[in-house]
Amino acid sequence: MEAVEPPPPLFAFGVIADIQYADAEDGYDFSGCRRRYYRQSLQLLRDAVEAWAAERPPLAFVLQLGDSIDGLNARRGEAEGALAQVLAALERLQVPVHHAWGNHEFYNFSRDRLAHTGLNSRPDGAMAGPTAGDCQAYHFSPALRFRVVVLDAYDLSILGREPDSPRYRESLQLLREKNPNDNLNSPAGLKEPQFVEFNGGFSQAQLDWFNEILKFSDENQEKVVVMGHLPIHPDASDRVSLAWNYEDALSVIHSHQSVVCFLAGHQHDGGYCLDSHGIHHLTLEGVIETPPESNAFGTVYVYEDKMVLKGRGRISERVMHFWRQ
Ligand SMILES: Nc1ccn([C@@H]2O[C@H](COP(=O)(O)OP(=O)(O)OC[C@H](O)CO)[C@@H](O)[C@H]2O)c(=O)n1
Repeated sequence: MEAVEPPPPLFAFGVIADIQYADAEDGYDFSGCRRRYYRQSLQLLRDAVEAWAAERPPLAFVLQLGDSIDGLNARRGEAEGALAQVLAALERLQVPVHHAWGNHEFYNFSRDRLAHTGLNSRPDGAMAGPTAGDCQAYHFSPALRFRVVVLDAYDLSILGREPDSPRYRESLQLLREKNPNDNLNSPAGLKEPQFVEFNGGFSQAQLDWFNEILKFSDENQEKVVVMGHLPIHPDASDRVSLAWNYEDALSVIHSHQSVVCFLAGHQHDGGYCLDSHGIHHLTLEGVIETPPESNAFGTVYVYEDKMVLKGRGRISERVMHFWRQ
């Protein structure tokens, strides 16, 4: 008997997080426990691109979940060069790459500068994000009845905002209310330990815009994948890595039917949960803390009723059924 081929996916896309490339010797995270392979991360990205290029059907796009280059580059005057290397590696694929902006983007560049680099993947015109403020959120539809929303998790933050701007002042006030430590990067003793300087959150304008997009998606029976640098569910992350007002983003998502999955980076050990509303929260393991003999990237195959993650290296295989609608 002839073997029956499984049906092909509707489309497939690549996922990768926290490359944090720098042309520097290995180091360690803040706790001194986890090794960071700064130089090798570029080779792991190149290996990911090579594997993605061989995929059949070809990938429709890639989601890069933020922290593409490490903050070390800023101190060494190497930010532009490091970014050029990362972007050149991704360009070999010749498919759109959608970038979230993370804390390490803001250690290296101002928002103004980022908007003029290849990390600005926001399309011009009608599909773009909130008009108020300077917010890197947008959405696009890769296939009929599917949508991807890119959220800006540093919209409220003191990173990337000019110190004389109202948004900076508002963010600093909130951060100081929640974090009385002298070192605002320290979560020591906090009831809400996500309120640290290296995180951020979502403005009300962005949440209102997000709500409108999801209303449209509900009305059009779309399935929505949301991505941002910071995780928004405590069961898919440690508590320090969450977005400041992650609960606000969760309540927007939970008031609609359309979201099936939230993809994030930032927490380099990765994480996953299926929440009480049937939404998959997937936090990807970071390339930067991945030994050279392994890797940390994935391909997501999208079907009518599920997404199947083919993880490589530290990222596990996972079948994510659509429980909603
Ligand atoms: N207790 C702490 C922890 C960190 N810092 C300082 O905060 C900055 C951010 O830390 P870093 O490890 O560079 O951030 P990553 O985005 O690479 O990793 C995020 C984690 O995975 C999320 O949990 C840095 O300047 C540290 O020095 C601190 O002062 N006190």
